[in-house]
Amino acid sequence: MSSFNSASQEFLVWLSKSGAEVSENLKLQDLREIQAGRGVVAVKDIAEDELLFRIPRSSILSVENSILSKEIPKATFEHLGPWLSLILVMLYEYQNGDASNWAPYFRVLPSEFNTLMFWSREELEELQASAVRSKIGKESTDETFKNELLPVIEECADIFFCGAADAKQRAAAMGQPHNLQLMHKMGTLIMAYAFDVEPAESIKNVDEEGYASEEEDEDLPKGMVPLADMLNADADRNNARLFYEENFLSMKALKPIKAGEEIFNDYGPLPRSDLLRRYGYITDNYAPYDVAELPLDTISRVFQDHNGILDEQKLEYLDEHGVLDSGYDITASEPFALYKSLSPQLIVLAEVLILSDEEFNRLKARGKLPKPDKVTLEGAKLLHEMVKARIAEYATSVEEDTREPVTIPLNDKYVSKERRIAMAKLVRIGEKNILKSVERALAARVQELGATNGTSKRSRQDTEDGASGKKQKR
Ligand SMILES: C[S@@+](CC[C@H](N)C(=O)[O-])C[C@H]1O[C@@H](n2cnc3c(N)ncnc32)[C@H](O)[C@@H]1O
Repeated sequence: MSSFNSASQEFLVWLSKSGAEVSENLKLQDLREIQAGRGVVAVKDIAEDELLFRIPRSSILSVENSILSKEIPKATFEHLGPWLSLILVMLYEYQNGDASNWAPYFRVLPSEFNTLMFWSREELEELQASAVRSKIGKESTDETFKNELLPVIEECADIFFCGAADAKQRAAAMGQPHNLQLMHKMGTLIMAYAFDVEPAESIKNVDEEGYASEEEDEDLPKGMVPLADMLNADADRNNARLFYEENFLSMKALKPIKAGEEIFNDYGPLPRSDLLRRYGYITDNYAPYDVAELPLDTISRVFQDHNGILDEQKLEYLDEHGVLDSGYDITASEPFALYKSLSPQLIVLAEVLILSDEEFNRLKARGKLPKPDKVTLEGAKLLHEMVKARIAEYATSVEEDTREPVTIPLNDKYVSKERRIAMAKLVRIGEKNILKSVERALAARVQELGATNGTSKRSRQDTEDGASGKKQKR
C-alpha cells in the first residue's frame, strides 16, 4: 500500500477509535490523478438523508478540545480571536508530533498548497490586474503573526514546547521565515478546511428559515472537523451537508448518490479568483460567479482625466449614504443584462459624480440619491470610460490570452508553475470577458441615449431615499 493510502487507513482507524461512525457505503479515495488530493466517494447507492458519517465533537481539532486551552488563559485566546487562536492550537498540536491526539489527522492534511498565498511574484503577475491580488495580504499576515502570535508563544514557551530545556530558544525561532511559513500553512488549512462550528446549544439568533446572519457565523469558533473536511466541493454537484448535533457532527446525503459518485460539499457561489485564493484550484462551473472589480482608484483617475478634481463633498455624501467603497463588483450575468452586471452602487456613484454643483446641492438638501436603475447619458459615458480604463489595466487582451486554448494540465505535479499559470489565465480571461460585455453594453447605451439626447437629463422624480444600491451579493 502506498504511504498515501496507508495514511488514509490509519486516519480512518484513528477516527473510529475516537468514536466516529462511518458508513460502509463510502470510502476515502485517492484522487491525485485529477489533482484533487483525497475525496469521499460512494461505493454503494446512498439514499437521500442517509447518514454518511458522524464525528464526535471531542474529535474536532479546536481551541476548546486542545489541552493548550487548559494551560493558556482564556483571555489570551479571546484577545487573539478565533482564527489566530486556532492557528496557535494547530501549531502546538503539530509540533507535538506523535504525542498529539490529532497526529493521524495531521498526516492526511496537505503540506503543499496552490492557494495564492504560496505563489511566487512571477506566478502572481499572471493574474495581471485582477483585484484578487490585493486580497492575499501576505505581508500584513506576516506582521500579524509577528506582532500577535509570536509574543504569546514566547510568553508561554514552557507550556507551548512542553517544558523542553530549549523552549525559550525554540519560541524565539518561531519568528524565522520557515516558521512564519508554517503559520501560513496552518492559516491556509483553516481557510480551506475549517468549519464554523455551531455550539452544542446554539446561541445564535436564526431567522425563520433557520439561517444565522453572516456576522454571527463569523463569531462562531472555528474547528477542523476530521473527514468532513475530506469532501471536495462542487458548485453544481453538492450532495451532502454537515449537521450540528449535541454530541456529534453528522454528514448527511442531501440527495440520492449513486455508487461511484463523489460526495461533494459546497463552498458557496465564489468567483474563480476567490476559489483560487482560498482553495487553490478552479473549475469551469464556478465561472458564473466570476467578478471583475472596478477599484475606486481607477474611478478617481478616470474621473480626474475627463472631468477634473473629485469633489470631496460628493465623496463624503456618498460615504454617509453607504455608497462609497474601495471597489465595485461587476458580475457575470446570464443572459447578459447591464443592470444585473453593474453594481447599483457604482451607477449611483457615477450619477452623483457627474452632477453640477447646483444639482448636487439640490439632491443633498433633499437627502436623496439618484436611482440606480436609470443611467443617464453622461453617467453612461463616465462608466464607459471607467470600464475601458479598467480593461486597459490588464497587460494583455482576451484575444491574446485565448490565441491558444487554455487548459489546466492534469498530468503534472500538484504544485506546478504550469498549472498555476493556466489557472491565473482562466481567472483573468473570465474577468476580462465580463468587462468586455459591460463595455460593449455601455457603448450601446451611450449611442442610444445620445440619439435621444435631451431626455437624458434626470428629472427630480428620478431620485430615491438612502443607500439604494447595496453591494451585490456573491
Ligand atoms: C476541504 S479540502 C478537501 C479535501 C482535500 N481534497 C484533501 O485531499 O485534503 C479542500 C481542498 O480540496 C481541494 N479541492 C476541493 N474541491 C476540489 C475540486 N472540485 N477539484 C479539485 N480540488 C478540490 C482543494 O485543494 C481545496 O483546497
